Amino acid sequence: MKRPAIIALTGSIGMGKSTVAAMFEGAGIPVFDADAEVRRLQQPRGDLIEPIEAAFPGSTGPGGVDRDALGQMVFGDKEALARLEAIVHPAVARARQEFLIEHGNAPLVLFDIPLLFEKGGQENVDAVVVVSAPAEVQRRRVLARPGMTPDKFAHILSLQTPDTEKREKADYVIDTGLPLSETEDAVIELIAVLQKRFS
Ligand SMILES: CC(C)(COP(=O)(O)OP(=O)(O)OC[C@H]1O[C@@H](n2cnc3c(N)ncnc32)[C@H](O)[C@@H]1O)[C@@H](O)C(=O)NCCC(=O)NCCS
Ligand SMILES: Nc1ncnc2c1ncn2[C@@H]1O[C@H](COP(=O)(O)OP(=O)(O)OP(=O)(O)O)[C@@H](O)[C@H]1O
Repeated sequence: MKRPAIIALTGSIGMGKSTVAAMFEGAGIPVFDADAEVRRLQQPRGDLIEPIEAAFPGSTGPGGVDRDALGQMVFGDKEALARLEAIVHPAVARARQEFLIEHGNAPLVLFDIPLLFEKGGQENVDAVVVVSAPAEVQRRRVLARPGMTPDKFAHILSLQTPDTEKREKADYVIDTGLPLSETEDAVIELIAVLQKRFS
C-alpha cells in the first residue's frame, strides 16, 4: 500500500527543531510534532493526566500536568524518567499512526521526534534530518530560557545522544547556527531534494 515518505526531524535541546519544523509546515509539508502531542495529552482532561497523577502524585492540577514540577521529579532520576516515558511514549506512537493515516495521500510527511536516536526510532523512517548548531550557540539559546540552569542543561545533555553522533547518523543536516533566513533557504532546498528522491 502506498504511504507517504516519512522524514524524521531530530536534534538536541535548543538546536532548533521546532523552528525548522515550522518552516517545513509553512512549505506545505504535514508535520507531526511529538512534543506538541505530549503537551496536548498533558492538558486538562488529556488522556495522560490520570496515569501521570497516579505515578507521580502532586504533578497535576487544574492546569493539567505541572511540567515544572514533573520535570523536577524526573530529570535527575533515571528510574522516574523511564516510568514517565513508559506512560507517554505509547500514547505518542498511537497519535503518530493516526496522523499517518490522516495524511495517507501526502507524498512526504515530517515527524518531529526529539528522542529519535535515543529510542532507536530511526529504523522506522525513510530519511533522517538533524538540526545542529555550534555548542556555544546551543548553550546560549538554552540558558536564555526561563527556569533553565547550567546544571539542568548539563543533565539534559547527558541524557541525549551527542550532537556529533547525531550528525554522523543523519541523512541530511540543517545548520541552525545561521541567520533564520539562511536556514529557511536550506530547508526549502532540502524539501526539493526530498520531493525528488521520494517521488
Ligand atoms: C518532564 C517534562 C514534563 C518537562 O517539561 P518541560 O516543559 O519542563 O521541558 P521540555 O519538555 O521542554 O524538555 C526540555 C528538554 O529536555 C528534553 N527531554 C524531555 N524529555 C526527555 C527525555 N525523556 N529524555 C531526554 N531528554 C528529554 C527535551 O527534548 C528538551 O530538549 C516533559 O519533558 C515530558 O513530559 N517528558 C516526557 C516525555 C518525553 O519523553 N518527551 C520528549 C519526546 S516526545
Ligand atoms: N537559524 C536558526 N534556525 C533555527 N532556530 C534559530 C535560528 N536562529 C535563531 N534561532 C532561534 O533558536 C531557538 C531554537 O529553539 P527551538 O524551540 O526551535 O529548539 P528545539 O530544538 O525545538 O528545542 P527543545 O529541544 O528544547 O524543545 C529559537 O528561539 C529560534 O528563533
